[in-house]
Amino acid sequence: MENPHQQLLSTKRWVIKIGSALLTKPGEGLDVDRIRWLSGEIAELRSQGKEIVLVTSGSVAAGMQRLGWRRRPHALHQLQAAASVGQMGLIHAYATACEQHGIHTAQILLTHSDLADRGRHLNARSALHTLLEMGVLPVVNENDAIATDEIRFGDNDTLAAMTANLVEADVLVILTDQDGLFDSDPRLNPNARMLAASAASNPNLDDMAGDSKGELGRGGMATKLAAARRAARSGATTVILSGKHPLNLRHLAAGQGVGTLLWPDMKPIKARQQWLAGHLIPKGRLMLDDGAVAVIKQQGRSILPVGVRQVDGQFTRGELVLCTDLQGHEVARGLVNYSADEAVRIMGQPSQAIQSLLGYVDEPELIHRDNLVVTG
Ligand SMILES: Nc1ncnc2c1ncn2[C@@H]1O[C@H](COP(=O)(O)OP(=O)(O)O)[C@@H](O)[C@H]1O
Ligand SMILES: N[C@@H](CCC(=O)OP(=O)(O)O)C(=O)O
Repeated sequence: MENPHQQLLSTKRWVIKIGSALLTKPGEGLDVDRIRWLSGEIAELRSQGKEIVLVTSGSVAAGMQRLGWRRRPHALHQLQAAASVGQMGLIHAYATACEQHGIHTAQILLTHSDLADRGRHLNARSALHTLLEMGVLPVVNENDAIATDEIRFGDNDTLAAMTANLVEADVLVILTDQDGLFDSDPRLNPNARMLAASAASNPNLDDMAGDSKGELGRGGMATKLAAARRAARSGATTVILSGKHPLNLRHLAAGQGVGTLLWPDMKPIKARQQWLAGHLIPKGRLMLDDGAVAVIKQQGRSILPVGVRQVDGQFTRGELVLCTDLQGHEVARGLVNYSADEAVRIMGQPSQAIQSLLGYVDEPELIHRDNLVVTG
């Protein structure tokens, strides 16, 4: 691609994520000055006609400061308490800063289970769309006070990507404390070189992102890369950008080559399929033979019992399962028509045999193609 940053000139809807590493100073809580000028930059983008949804971290850090705690707690109940105290300060800082520019803000707190439930997922989506239509700036964070370990997004990169899917954003901007994605962690390697642009699915990026992270952030670059790939499913371009340089956002909007741009190079998947791929916690696993893997990947077919070699986990009809190939690599996810016990009894058998094996037939497919999404 000639100059991939130029494609941002014609984009309209941006989700901007502001990370903990940027908003918090070790031991000092929230960096309110930075919130003030970032809000000014958001106002500038809006005046250029962009629609913005903000995803912001910082509630735990702000709560620690208000409670006089010096170290980030590890216990979940203490994190929940700090987050709920701090969310007040966080939202207040944005509301005050945005009011200066005549912008109304709205707080949206989400948990993984909100997005996993199809009804609540659609409600969150329509609330966000309504706020955008009204010209209000939605300010999203995880609902840390009620999220348990099992259902946490954990890092706000994932939450931001899901928000980009939810509102069908054109662009996801991940603002952090580094200029972009480097070939190794620039904190550890002063000679690290920054990547200007790449296709999001480029497998070489995984080695670059590694697994090291900053002091205050949760995810490091690995979760930012995964977020870019998740955002790409709904066709969004992601830019990992430093939020330390005051003019970076407007330079980006002007098509200048700042940050690392990761463009979507996969076919966008339908909204319901995105929800299937991203928002449910799998309850079990079906191991498929090579023939079944080939027809679901190449022809978009349903999964029949005859192509299943092994069933793991406990699930009931309608729940989500992972489907793997014989080597154990994930190839798809979908909602099953039969429980785990039933699936064990019918696996490897032709669909005509279901009646004699179970005494009834719900459907001839174990997973119908409408409830299946190919992920690998
Ligand atoms: N390849 C890399 N390129 C850039 N930064 C990296 C890389 N690998 C690890 N990092 C680390 O990731 C940190 C940013 O992630 P994180 O601390 O989670 O920030 P945030 O709170 O903004 O999400 C950087 O400060 C840097 O130390
Ligand atoms: N919801 C948490 C943020 C989690 C977090 O730190 O995320 P990130 O900025 O991606 O490292 C908070 O507001 O403190």
